Amino acid sequence: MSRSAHPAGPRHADVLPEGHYTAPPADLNALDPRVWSRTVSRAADGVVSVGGIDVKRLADEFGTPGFFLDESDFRERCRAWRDAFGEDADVFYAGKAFLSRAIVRWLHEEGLNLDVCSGGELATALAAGMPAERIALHGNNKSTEEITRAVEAGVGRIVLDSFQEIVRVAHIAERLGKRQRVQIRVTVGVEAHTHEFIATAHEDQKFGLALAGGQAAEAVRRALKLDGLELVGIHSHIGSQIFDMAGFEVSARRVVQLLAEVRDEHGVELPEIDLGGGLGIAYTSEDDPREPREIAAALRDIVTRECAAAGLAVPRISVEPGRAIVGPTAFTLYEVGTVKELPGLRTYVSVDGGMSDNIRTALYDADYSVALVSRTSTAEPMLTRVVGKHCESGDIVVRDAFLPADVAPGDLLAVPATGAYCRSMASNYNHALRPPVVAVTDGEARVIVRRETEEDLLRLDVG
Ligand SMILES: Cc1ncc(COP(=O)(O)O)c(C=O)c1O
Ligand SMILES: N[C@@H](CCCC[NH3+])C(=O)O
Repeated sequence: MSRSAHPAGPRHADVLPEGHYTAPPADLNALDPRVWSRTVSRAADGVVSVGGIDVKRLADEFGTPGFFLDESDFRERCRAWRDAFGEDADVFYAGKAFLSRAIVRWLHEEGLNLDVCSGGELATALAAGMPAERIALHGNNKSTEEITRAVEAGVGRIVLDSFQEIVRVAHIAERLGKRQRVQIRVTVGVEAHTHEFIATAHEDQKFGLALAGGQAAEAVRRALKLDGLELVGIHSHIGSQIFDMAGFEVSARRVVQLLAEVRDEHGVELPEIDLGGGLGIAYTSEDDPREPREIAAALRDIVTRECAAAGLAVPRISVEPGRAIVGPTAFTLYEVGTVKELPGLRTYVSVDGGMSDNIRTALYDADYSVALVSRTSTAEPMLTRVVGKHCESGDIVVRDAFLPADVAPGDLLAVPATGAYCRSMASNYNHALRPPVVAVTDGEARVIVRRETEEDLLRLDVG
């Protein structure tokens, strides 16, 4: 998550407050292709469009706030990941980033597998026709019911996360007369360079079984003894929104070391390793993410090298990108309601959504960009804070953003790179109605998740 404070900027320049901003961009009307999906562009009349449809029309037809998802961009990213990893590896899209039946169908069509982490995600995957053998079930506390449904459906793998779960899954599989393919999730002891709340490979946290101290080796020992389990591999996920490949390399090395120990102790070569997701995307022009082919090459190299050193056959590699596929494909469209200038401080621009459709700024101090998309402006750049309409001063969408100084009620603003962990983490705080997700492609727009209604809220409230 990038930030730096260079007190520069034409407006309030003498008194710019501390913040995450860099100098204002040279051209506020330009759209940096790193943070916008591929089909987003600004037409000669100044209005931005996606998939050939302009945002004014999208706002009129579908309302604001709304998530607008560039379907062809999504599909291209799926293909880029699939092609980068090739036939002898598997890409599991991480459904937690954003899942709907349309997404599942696209994944299926583009040859990706799917990682789910709850009964709800599993139900969505199965309802949309994802073959069960292409689904992996995750979670640090899967319920008996979730495990039973997954085993009954015939999911391709369950990723075991605790000693209790090893026994639980084995019993359920045996009771159902099945042998369930499983991996064991390990923590490799890497300090991933990301926000503390989304780092998952250091030892002091709830996921996985630690390599250090032998818990992971003990889990392998126990899993190999149980008839209901077919232990096929080791899983490691080091965290999320990571740019530095070094953490993945250490993780791959340590997982291969465990495979070698398993071979030495049990005479078994486990055929799979999963290196998780976590690849970062550009939220602002400061971020510089890796391409899937670079990531694939780096992971393949390290695994091949380590296996050669250990005398192991190279296992089948899988990865679980969520954010890197869906994150850049969508933007959130908001309408400006009020603009409040606090002299000598900053200007607050309030939009018609907020922390109920994007909790990431409040939760992780995440940085986003924002652009005026319903028109161009030649006004000077003004440092703003784009905020929502919730009863909370931490209800911030974009902490520090330069917008044209003439930004006004009725303008449409778009926040790019909100495809991951925004709609999926959305809430009804203040009885907000969660926004729709609209897929746009080739001049057509289609609601794939509809906007919630007050009737939806009242239906849940049974009096
Ligand atoms: C086990 C596992 N796999 C994959 C992911 C997807 O991560 P990301 O969306 O950062 O690629 C996560 C979330 O961090 C995860 O916990
Ligand atoms: N939800 C987080 C990442 C956690 C991903 C799941 N392990 C985010 O928005 O960045």
